[in-house]
Amino acid sequence: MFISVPATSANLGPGFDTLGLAVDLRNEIIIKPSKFLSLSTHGEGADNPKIKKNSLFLSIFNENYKRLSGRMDNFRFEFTNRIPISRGLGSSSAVIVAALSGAYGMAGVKYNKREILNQALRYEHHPDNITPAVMGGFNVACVEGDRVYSKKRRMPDYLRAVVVVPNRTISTARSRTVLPKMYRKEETVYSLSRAAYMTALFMSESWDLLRIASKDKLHQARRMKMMPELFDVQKTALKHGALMSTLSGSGSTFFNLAYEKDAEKIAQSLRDRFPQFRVFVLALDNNGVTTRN
Ligand SMILES: Nc1ncnc2c1ncn2[C@@H]1O[C@H](COP(=O)(O)OP(=O)(O)OP(=O)(O)O)[C@@H](O)[C@H]1O
Ligand SMILES: N[C@@H](CCO)C(=O)O
Repeated sequence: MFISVPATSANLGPGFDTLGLAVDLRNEIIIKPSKFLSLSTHGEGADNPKIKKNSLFLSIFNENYKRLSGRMDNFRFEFTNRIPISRGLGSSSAVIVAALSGAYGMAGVKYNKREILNQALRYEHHPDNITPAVMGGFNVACVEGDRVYSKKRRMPDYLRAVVVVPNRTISTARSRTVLPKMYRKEETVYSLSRAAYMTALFMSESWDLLRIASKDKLHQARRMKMMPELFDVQKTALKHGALMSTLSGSGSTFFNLAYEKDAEKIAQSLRDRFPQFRVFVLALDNNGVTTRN
């Protein structure tokens, strides 16, 4: 079985734990029946013993394969990782969604994306990465009980993501601890109103107003202080024509949305100014996770 799952950028500024979209940077996994458990890993994290063991994938795969098939079998797993790890591009969501998709496929259970998404919520409790990882496109998502309720909008092919991937990681768990437990009404309204406005802009393809809509007062600046160069990354991207420039998920990556015609110029200005960071120009993804036997 072959599984392909995209990277995702969550929050998009004010849409904390709610908004996210998928980009065309994919992890691929091949799963084959085998006499013994065996794993191979290429790409991101291949030199990291913890990632090579991939206990996150294996524990979710095994738990769900057993639940669905009633059996414990051995497999060979071949991982090709392209999503940078712990950089805010949804690497953990990609592992969760791939492991669930693999378990359903290998157990021979009919594949239903809504069910994969609801199962993924058991492993990642905010829906803004898992939803686009499953569905592709731009997504608004909320959680009620143990279910994700979400709406997807396909992204047009004339837009690009210019992503800036710093050389240092920020773990989501740590990046959530720097946020306050309580927020003032003014900062809550500031972000709430922009998240709603931004959703309307995405739904109506009104890209030129995103600069205002993508500002945030809930999490972004508080987290960027952990890596102050990010303020300059944002300034540089906006100066060179990005439609919006936001911390991707919990960081450290910065996500910039741009018209295709401007994307390379923005990327080059970022490469020139931040030679220590990786800069990718990526298409947006509308497919989400895909599988084939
Ligand atoms: N390809 C992978 N193989 C094995 N484990 C992985 C892989 N990708 C991610 N992980 C696991 O997920 C953890 C990173 O999750 P974390 O939520 O901190 O980052 P992220 O998902 O990249 O960022 P964000 O949620 O902000 O987008 C890693 O420490 C590792 O345990
Ligand atoms: N909404 C999440 C995304 C990262 O997983 C956060 O900002 O912590």
